[in-house]
Amino acid sequence: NWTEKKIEKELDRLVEEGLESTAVRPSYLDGPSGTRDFYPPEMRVQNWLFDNFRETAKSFGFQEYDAPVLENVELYKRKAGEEIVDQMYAFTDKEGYHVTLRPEMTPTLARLVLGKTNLQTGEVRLTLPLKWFSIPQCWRFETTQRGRKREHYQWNMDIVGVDHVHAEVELLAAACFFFQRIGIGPDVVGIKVNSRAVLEAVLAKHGIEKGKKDADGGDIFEQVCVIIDKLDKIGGPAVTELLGEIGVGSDSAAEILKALEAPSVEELANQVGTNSEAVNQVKRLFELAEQYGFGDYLIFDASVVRGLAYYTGVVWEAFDRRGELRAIMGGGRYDRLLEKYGGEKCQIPCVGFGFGDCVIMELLKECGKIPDFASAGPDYVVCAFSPDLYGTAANISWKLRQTGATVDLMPTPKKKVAASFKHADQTGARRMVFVAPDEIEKGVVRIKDLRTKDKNGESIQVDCPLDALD
Ligand SMILES: OCc1cccc(Br)n1
Repeated sequence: NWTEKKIEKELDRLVEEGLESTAVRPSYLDGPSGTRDFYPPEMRVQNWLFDNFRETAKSFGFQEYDAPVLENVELYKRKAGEEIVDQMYAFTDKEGYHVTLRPEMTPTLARLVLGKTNLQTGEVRLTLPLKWFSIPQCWRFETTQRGRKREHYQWNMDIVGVDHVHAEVELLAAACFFFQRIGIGPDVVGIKVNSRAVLEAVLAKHGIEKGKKDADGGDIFEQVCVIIDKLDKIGGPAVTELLGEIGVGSDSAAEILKALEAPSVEELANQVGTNSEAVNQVKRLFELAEQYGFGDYLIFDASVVRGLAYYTGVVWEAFDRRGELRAIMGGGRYDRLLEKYGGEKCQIPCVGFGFGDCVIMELLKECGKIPDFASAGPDYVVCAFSPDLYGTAANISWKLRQTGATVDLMPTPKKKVAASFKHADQTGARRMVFVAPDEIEKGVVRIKDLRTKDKNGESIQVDCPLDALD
C-alpha cells in the first residue's frame, strides 16, 4: 500500500544514501509520522534557536518553567470548534484516564498558577506579576494525508497579573527583540495587532453579547472568533456560511466582515460608534511601541482575531512581509481563562504568546540567516599508544577535563601515529596528547598543537610533565 509519496521518498533515500531497499528496512526505523529527528548538526541549529529564545526571555526578566507533556483532556475542553482541540493527540491510559499530549502550553501555565492559588479566596501564593517562559514540545494528531507535522516546539512567554496594556507591550517588545537578535528586521517580518474587545462591540451591535451561550453551552463570541480566524484560508462566503450555521444572519455577517477591513482602530471605532476603553488601549499600545523602539514591526489589522477561543482583548500575529509563510507567532490577552478553570474568585488577567520553531526556521532558511555550525572540536584528543597505557591515558583525560578542557579520549589505542592524527582531524581537535611508553618513562606526555606550525612549517609540540597536568 505504498503511496506515490512513499515511493518518491524511498527513491530519494536510495539515491541520496545508497541504502538497502526498504524490503530489509523495518518501518519502525523511521520515527512516527509527522515527527522529526535532530541529528547533531540539526541539534546545533535547534540549540542556537532555543538559546536565543532563552537569552531574550532573560533580557526581559522572565523565568523558565516546565511541566509534563501529558495532560488531562479536560484541560482543553472548549466548545468553540478550534482545530487545536479537534486534533488532540488524546488516548485512554491503562488506568482509564483520558489524557493527551499537550496541544499548547497556555492551559498548563494556568494550571500551574492555580496550583498556587486558593480557589475559595482567589489568593495567589506567588508574587505577581509573573513573567514566565517555557519551550515545550506540543503535539497534534494531524491526518497523515495532510502530510503536516505532528509536533513542534513552541516558545511560550506569559505575563500573569497585569490588567493594562503594558503587559502586551512588554511581550511584543520581547518578540521584536528576538527577531532583531537573529537578524530579522521589520522589513522582513511584521506583527499585526488588533483587539477582540473592539470586535466585541461590533458583535454586540448584532446581538452577539459577550458571554452569550448556544444550546450546548458554547460561547458564541468565541465561536465567531474561531470562524473569523479562518477568513484568509476559506474566504468571505465560506465564513458567512459558517457564521450562519451558528445563528449569525447574513446581514450581520456582512457588517462584521466589513468591520474587519477597517484600516485603523479609529475607523473601526467609528464603525461601531464607540470610543471605548478597548480602542484607547490599542492606541496606547502603538504609542508605547514607538517610544519603546519597536514600532516599525507593528501594524494595526482589524481582521486579526487568532484561532484560540480564550483570547479576550488585544491579539496579534507575526507574519513574513512576502506573504509566503504561515503565521510565525501569535498571542494575546486571555483574562478569563483562570476563572474558567478555578472559579469566579480567580479573575487573574493574563497575556501571552506562542512562537513555534518551524515557520521561523523556514523564514531563516529563506533569508540565509541560519548560522553555519561546524562541530566545535575538543581541545584535546588523548591517544594511548598501547592497551596497557589506556588507563594512564584515561587518567590524563580526567585531569585535563578538571581544568575545564574538552577532551576526546580515543577509544582504541593506536600504534600508528597516522591513525591517531586521522581521528584528531575528524574530531577537529586543537591538540593531540600522545601517551607513549618512552615519554611516560620520563614522566611526561607529548602534546602536539595541530593548528599552528613553526617557521619551518613543522607542528609545534612540547613534552609536558605528568604532574603539571592538574
Ligand atoms: O500550531 C498548532 C500545533 C499544535 C501542536 C503541534 C503542532 Br505541529 N502545531
